[in-house]
Amino acid sequence: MNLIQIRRDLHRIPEIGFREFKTQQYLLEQIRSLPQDRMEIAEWQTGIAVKVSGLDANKLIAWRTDIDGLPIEENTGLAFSSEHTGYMHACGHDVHMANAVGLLDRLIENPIKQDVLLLFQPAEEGPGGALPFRNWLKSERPDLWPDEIYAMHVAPELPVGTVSTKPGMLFANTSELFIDLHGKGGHAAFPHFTDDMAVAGASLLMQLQTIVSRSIDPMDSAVLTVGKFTAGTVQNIIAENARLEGTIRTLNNTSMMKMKERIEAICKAVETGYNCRISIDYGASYREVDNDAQLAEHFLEFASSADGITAVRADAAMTGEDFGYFTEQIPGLMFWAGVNSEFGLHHSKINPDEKILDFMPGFIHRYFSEL
Ligand SMILES: CC(=O)N[C@@H](CCC[C@H](N)C(=O)O)C(=O)O
Repeated sequence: MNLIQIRRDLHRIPEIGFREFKTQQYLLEQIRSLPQDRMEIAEWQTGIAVKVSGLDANKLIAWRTDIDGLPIEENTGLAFSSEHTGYMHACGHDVHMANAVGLLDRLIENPIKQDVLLLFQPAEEGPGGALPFRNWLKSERPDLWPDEIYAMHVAPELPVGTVSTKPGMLFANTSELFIDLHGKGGHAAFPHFTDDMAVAGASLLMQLQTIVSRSIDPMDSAVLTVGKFTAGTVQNIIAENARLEGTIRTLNNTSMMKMKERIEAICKAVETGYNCRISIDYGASYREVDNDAQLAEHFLEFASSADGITAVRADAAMTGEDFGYFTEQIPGLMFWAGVNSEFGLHHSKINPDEKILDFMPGFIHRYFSEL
């Protein structure tokens, strides 16, 4: 199989959460092009579950890949750039998918002892596909409930050939954040007849930035990012509406609750101070990715002795991953895999090194062969 071609084909057609229709069709074509005798395919929404029977299985091992792209305009100048204006695989899920197809190909060609379940999961970037996919497996397909689950995430800042993970929490607790402000707008020349939601929103944005520095224990960690701020309609009308869209990241639930408490208190104060109405919606929240300690140690030991692989003990990161909903109920492990890109995750110029596809499926196949 030409995994680089598969990655490039997928890179051209990024689709956001639960709208991965072309992606699902493309993946199904690739999956169905392989010998089917040891394979069972199930579709779930825009996702796919593929079970490959092992030779003498006493457990079911799952490999999960995410399949969605992001709403960002690509700026790499690559010949195989996104054909979907305003959307891009800027988080490496194209690489993740090609890698998973490569793993499937190897499992079919060189069967291993255990049964393997490949999960092609929609909507990792939002609103979250892991939780409903997990719930579907549990209620509708308990025969596909795995004993262990694994996943990787590309790491632009690490060299190709490096894998990195840790026991316990790898990725943070997250909650999306959407705040709408509504107040009196009007003519640009008569601000004294208005309440100006552009000013109220800007003030709110700045005040939210005091939460981490003033309300969270400095020995703890948290992030509040507002990635999108919109207000008004045109340059000479004072805004009637404003909207802040962001995300909150913490290392524990107590800090998450504290952050939300402070957000609500600040919003109340802005309502009074700027004579407006504010509504808060926390959107989707993801559980932290909690790596099983034994699986993590075993993986790091295996990787340290694998040819061409450098194994590094990771620090926890404030990235979010709905893979945490799998590790909540199934012993699991996620690891970073180096792809050496000058531009990072969620950047319009990210360009993962495709060399990872030459060895990663084989590396995971060898690892799974030992389980
Ligand atoms: C790996 C990665 O980049 N994941 C995303 C997950 C986003 C979850 C949700 N939409 C949120 O923003 O809270 C990330 O931004 O870390």
